[in-house]
Amino acid sequence: MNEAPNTVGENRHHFLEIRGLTKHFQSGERKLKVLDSFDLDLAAGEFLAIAGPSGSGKTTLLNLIAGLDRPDGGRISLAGRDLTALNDKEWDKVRQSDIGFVFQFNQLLPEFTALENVMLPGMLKKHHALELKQQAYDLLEHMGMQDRIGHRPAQLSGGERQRTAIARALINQPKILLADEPTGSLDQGTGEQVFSLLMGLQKQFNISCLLVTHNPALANLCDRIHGIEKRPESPTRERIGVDDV
Ligand SMILES: Nc1ncnc2c1ncn2[C@@H]1O[C@H](COP(=O)(O)OP(=O)(O)OP(=O)(O)O)[C@@H](O)[C@H]1O
Repeated sequence: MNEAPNTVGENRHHFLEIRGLTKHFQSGERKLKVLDSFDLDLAAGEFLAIAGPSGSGKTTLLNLIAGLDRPDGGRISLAGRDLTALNDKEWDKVRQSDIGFVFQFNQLLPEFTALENVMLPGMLKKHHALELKQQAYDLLEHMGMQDRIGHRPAQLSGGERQRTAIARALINQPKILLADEPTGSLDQGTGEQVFSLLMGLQKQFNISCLLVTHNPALANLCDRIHGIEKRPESPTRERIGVDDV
């Protein structure tokens, strides 16, 4: 991987700029406003922790930034480009080349080896096969996984799976890494090891990173913490009483 790839557009803009982001979910008659006029700035190469209570919308936020879900209002721009204006096809391209995602439960494909799992996003982006294999190997080696490249996920420990998932998220040299509780399923020691590998790579490649975590100790190691509040639920007809409406 080349170092410091993120030098586009961040001089005038924040690297990631979110303005007035709004998202609600409808469930029967209930309307749950999860994000309401939410703003966030992230500088190039910055490691930002997103902290907030369960249900405050942290995963929803990452999904909106990754284009896995669409907002009801507001704007998300990455390196000066308005992502909310993209169509599905354009979103697929941005997701493939600019965004890496690490989930709490790694979501590795069980029938593929660690090496193949890491190579997969690069194959979708049509990298040269031999170069891709070497890059995947280098990343896994960096994560201390060189003796495990031929193992399938079921043959790996939880920490090894997460390290593989991080290598997979980085294979396309993304501009931004979105990590949703990447150590949440690991014991404390393994979680700290995985986190420090993640932070080392993030600094080395100067990737901007948004980390969702419930762990205050890990959040404190990030450059900055951005709190997200839980919105009060709007009353339902049942709770108010239908006669009162
Ligand atoms: N597809 C959906 N349909 C309806 N409600 C949803 C949907 N996705 C999320 N929600 C609701 O939106 C709220 C925010 O969910 P989200 O997963 O973003 O929270 P979170 O802050 O990541 O929580 P946690 O820390 O527990 O993972 C929750 O109350 C959740 O039930």
